[in-house]
Amino acid sequence: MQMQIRVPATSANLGPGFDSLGIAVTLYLTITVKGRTKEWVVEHDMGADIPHDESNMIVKTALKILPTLPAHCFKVESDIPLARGLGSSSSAIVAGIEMANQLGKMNLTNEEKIQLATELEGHPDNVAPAILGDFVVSTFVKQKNTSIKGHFPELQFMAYIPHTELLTTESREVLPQRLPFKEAVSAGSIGNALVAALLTGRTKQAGCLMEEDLYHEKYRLKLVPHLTKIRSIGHKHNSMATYLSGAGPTVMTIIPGQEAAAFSQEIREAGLTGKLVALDVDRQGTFVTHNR
Ligand SMILES: Nc1ncnc2c1ncn2[C@@H]1O[C@H](COP(=O)(O)OP(=O)(O)O)[C@@H](O)[C@H]1O
Ligand SMILES: N[C@@H](CCOP(=O)(O)O)C(=O)O
Repeated sequence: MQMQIRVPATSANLGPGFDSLGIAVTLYLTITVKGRTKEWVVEHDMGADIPHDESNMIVKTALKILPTLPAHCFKVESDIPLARGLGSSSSAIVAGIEMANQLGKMNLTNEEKIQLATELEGHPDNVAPAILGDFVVSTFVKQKNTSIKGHFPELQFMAYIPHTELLTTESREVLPQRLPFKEAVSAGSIGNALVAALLTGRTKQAGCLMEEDLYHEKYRLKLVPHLTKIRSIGHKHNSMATYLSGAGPTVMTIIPGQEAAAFSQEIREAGLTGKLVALDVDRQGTFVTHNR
């Protein structure tokens, strides 16, 4: 019997929800567990930088959760690009936890999985929607996680995915150590109003608030200069909002489907050569199947 675990990509922050808000989107990492082996074997074609043995991030995560887990062979297939701000590391961590949970019959609850995944990833905004699906609002303070799932409005996304990688660690290094109290209060209030607007379907107000982040985007602009250009092209095409997906470099634009072609053409005309991918919100989160 083979087991498959499918984990969605995620887009974190949504502008002012730094380290707190995230959605699951329709790109996936799938692992197929083939059976017991002497040593861990990870089959994939994700490039030479991703290990095939027990030093692979998915195996390392599974062994942290369940150190007695015997070696297995499994295949990894993923259309989540690495180090682009679409939660590839979170999808690998979540897959590792779910593999340990299933093979070790641990019966972890979603709350336990999110707590463990957040401890490993350092922030909950990707791992929580990767596990639960849809839109998740989280906190992780003094090592304690709380994550609440809500319904994200039916909207279409256009992801601009640059050809170059940007590691989350690198993109966090440019952030300030402190924010003045008044600015922190303003930044938090924008995030709070955004959550209320999204959960009550006020998409126009939500869109404005998504572009008013005070926590991170302005500090990261030097690493992701295309954000400003894409945002202004979006405005010309009736976009609801454009924000930096996670730590970047991917930029997300929420735009009506009928505008997507003209928007994409103008991106090309502006000399931006990255990939443009239409995405929806994944409502399901991590999904396990057992095939005979
Ligand atoms: N499926 C995977 N298997 C092994 N390692 C992975 C996998 N996905 C991501 N990683 C590791 O995570 C790194 C990217 O993590 P990170 O900088 O947080 O970017 P992202 O925004 O994609 O999560 C990759 O360079 C790789 O080392
Ligand atoms: N809140 C984090 C989110 C990182 O997401 P990723 O998809 O880039 O890993 C941050 O902004 O640093």
